[in-house]
Amino acid sequence: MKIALIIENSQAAKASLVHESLAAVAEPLGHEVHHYGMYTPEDKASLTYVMNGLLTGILLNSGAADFVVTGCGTGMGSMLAANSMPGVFCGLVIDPTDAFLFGQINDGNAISMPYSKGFGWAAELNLQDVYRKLFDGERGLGYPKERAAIMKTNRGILKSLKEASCRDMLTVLKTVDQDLLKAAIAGEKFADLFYANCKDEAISDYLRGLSA
Ligand SMILES: O=C(CO)[C@H](O)[C@H](O)COP(=O)(O)O
Repeated sequence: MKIALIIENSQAAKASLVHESLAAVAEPLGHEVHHYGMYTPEDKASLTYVMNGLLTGILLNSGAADFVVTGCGTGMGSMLAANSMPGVFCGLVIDPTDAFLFGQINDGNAISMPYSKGFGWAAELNLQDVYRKLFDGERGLGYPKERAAIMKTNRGILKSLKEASCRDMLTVLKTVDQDLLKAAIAGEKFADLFYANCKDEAISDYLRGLSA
């Protein structure tokens, strides 16, 4: 699975810690980690939590990523912004139990974590335990297991509800504030990572056109 990491500006100083923790768990399990930044607080391209959400929508709807790991100070802003995108089901995950239950019950495609609130001593151990609960083994098996079928049904109903309430990603890209969109894809490694992995020609053509 391709896992994209997106870090918000207020938390950019922790980017290496988060990236190393994610790679240490996910890569030995056979996943690829694509770090879309930010990388340091001094980066020229700065991502707000709103841009994190928009970028999450781009990566998941284009197939450039299968799963997004993001966050902000509280985790709330990035979660809300991500969930405003079509096809994105982002959980607010604070601890390994959240990660396990989100994986087994909701089986979404993104998580948002708080990297400021409650982020103290041994925070990297919490991150690693969260990633292990999410990326080791199969998701969507239900908890408790005897509720698995009804949980799967409700995930499908939620997906249909989102399809009815959201516009498609290309329309979102064409109608959103174009400066916000340009800023969301301005990361120094965006072009290398995205265009090599994007599976949607219309989205990739539109985004290439913006930087032309
Ligand atoms: O947690 C957040 C949003 O939910 C933000 O990270 C927090 O509000 C910090 O943002 P700012 O850049 O305004 O200092």
